[in-house]
Amino acid sequence: MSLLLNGIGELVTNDPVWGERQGDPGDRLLGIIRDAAVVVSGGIIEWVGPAADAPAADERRDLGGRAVIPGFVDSHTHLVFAGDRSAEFAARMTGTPYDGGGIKVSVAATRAASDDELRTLVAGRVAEMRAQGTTTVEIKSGYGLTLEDELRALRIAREFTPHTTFLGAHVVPPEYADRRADYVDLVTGPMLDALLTDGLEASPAAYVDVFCEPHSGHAFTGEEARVILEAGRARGFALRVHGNQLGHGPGVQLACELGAASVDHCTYLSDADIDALAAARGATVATLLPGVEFSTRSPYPDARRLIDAGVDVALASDCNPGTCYSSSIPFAIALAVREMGMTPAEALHAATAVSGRSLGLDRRVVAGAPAELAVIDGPSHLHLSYRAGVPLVRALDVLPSPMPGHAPTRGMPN
Ligand SMILES: N=CN[C@@H](CCC(=O)O)C(=O)O
Ligand SMILES: [Zn+2]
Repeated sequence: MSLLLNGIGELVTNDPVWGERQGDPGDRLLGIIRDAAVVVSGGIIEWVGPAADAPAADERRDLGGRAVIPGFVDSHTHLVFAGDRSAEFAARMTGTPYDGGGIKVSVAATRAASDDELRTLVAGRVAEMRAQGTTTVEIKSGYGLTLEDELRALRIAREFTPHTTFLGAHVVPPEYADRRADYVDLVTGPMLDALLTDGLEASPAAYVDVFCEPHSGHAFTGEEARVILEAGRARGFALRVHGNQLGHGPGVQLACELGAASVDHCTYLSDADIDALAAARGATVATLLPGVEFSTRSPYPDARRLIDAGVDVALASDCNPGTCYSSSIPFAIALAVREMGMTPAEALHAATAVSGRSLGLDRRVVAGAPAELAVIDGPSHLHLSYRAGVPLVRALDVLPSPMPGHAPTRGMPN
């Protein structure tokens, strides 16, 4: 059964083939087709182009001039957690700085939750994301911090997405506070081994991540982070890094040196960090998480400077109970445009094409690609930041099976 999506006022394809025909730089970057149509069959895009050239299909759906975009790729989230830290947020708004110490509160609540409680919490968060246009999500562990609790978090995350990340090195848990080296040994030995019980292909984790932050007594130093990342890489895992969130530090350069798929936060960057990121273009993406700066009252990173230096810049939500309990990519886009010097086109590209690339995904709207699309209740992608805070965008249900927004216990398709 094929479906013709017609009446698309503006289609963002992220495809340079369409982009070459455009005069406007934003339209060129996004590969925009105006008055477009898409044919979808069995959850796969069959045809993309101007509506006037569209082939016949079994069914038609008229989108009434609305804009269609690739579904957002949220490449940095911590959705597997229980408990509430809203009081910590309130304290930050009146001046208490964030240092990662509150993570232990979420660890205690998460350890105490049952599998079903965690599963229900993740399902609700995934549904919330889909209702805001996110169709692909990465999910990290990191609120278990025992071998069993980390594995449990990853297995639950896997019910929703294949893009799972082991963050056993989130912070040193309280029971290891005065023997940090033992915890690093646990992460690099038994925990990584347990991820490989049935081999790399069957591992519940696709990536190994570390919170490298010498400014927090809770997270990991550059030396510790190197040991953890090298151990992950030696076992065949791709890497991601939390780096340079609370101050200047070694995280960004370590990530670039080790070929991590992404280094995330990048709030405090030196000239040398920017040089390293620019040299790592095509390998290491800098993922900016402006919801974190918003929720921690931190300075926003200068995305304009990064893009002008040639760095691959992605945007993600970092949905988590501590630094940003927002699952909204439109919110991240609006902040990036208003506060970080990105154009609306760059911000949308960063939250789709570049965040997708950091997960090994091709986020172009082309024939043969999965029909991972979102629709904006407005005529152009500009409305994402122009109408900030208005719930205008949602995932487009053109896939064959029910999606999490409609059946909260199901996972995202990729
Ligand atoms: N910075 C480290 N981890 C999370 C926050 C975790 C928390 O505070 O619960 C982040 O990405 O911001
Ligand atoms: Zn994070």
